[in-house]
Amino acid sequence: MRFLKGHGTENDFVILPDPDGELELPATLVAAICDRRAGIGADGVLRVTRAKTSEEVAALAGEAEWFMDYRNADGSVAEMCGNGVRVFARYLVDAGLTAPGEFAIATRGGLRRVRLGAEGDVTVDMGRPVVRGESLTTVAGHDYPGLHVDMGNPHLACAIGDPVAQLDLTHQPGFDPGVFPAGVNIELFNAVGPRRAVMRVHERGSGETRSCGTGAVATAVAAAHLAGESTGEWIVEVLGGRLTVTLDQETSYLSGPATLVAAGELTLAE
Ligand SMILES: N[C@@H](CCC[C@H](N)C(=O)O)C(=O)O
Repeated sequence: MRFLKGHGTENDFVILPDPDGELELPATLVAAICDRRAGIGADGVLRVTRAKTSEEVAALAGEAEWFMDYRNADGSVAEMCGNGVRVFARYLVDAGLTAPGEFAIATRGGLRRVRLGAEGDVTVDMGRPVVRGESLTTVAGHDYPGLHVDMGNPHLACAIGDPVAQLDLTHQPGFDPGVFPAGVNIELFNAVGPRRAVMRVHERGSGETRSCGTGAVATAVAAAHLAGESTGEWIVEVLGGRLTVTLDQETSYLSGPATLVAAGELTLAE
């Protein structure tokens, strides 16, 4: 099986080209591929398949040729991945499957329009973030309140007073399963200046990662909420680099680097 490896601000993915939708991808195989010692190692898998081959998104096939079938490192399925869709777009263009410019990609969270050149940053229209209320997370015995933001996938974005650099995110932070029955991605951030935040994230299905695109947008929404704003450009610094989030009344945009770093043949047995 052919694979590529790529990342967006060090949120890293194994890319599996499967244009005709022939690949069986059980959770155990995804987890084995993502294993950082016994596998290739990644925060998730991006299966690249034509939208018309997948019942889940066939209805979007008129508008998008390609479907990003995203899986977390533990093999679970997620609706959306903001860094993943940027890396996916970079792959489509580099592989000559799509021309640079603007085009749509089908995801379980709906259509996402991306914009990119032959090189340079990739921008994605992430849709309108939906604020669903407030909730709490618990990290190392400390409770932090935050905003429940729906980006197609669930987020709890918490502004905290303690420096995020000192947090221990090696364990699953506590959350309210009544609010998040399917689990949640948890962002903790420090607002460090006008429209600037430093964020760490514990992702559902992958643990702590060095970046999360949907999480960066959720963080910008929560930081804007605190500042009494709802539009504008926010810089979100993550362990793996820097993302730019633009909020407007109708939608949100995420911009940043997306890089392919390797390609090869996968011989991993389940
Ligand atoms: N890293 C991603 C989000 C991936 C999915 C997430 N772990 C979930 O289960 O919802 C991003 O860049 O948005």
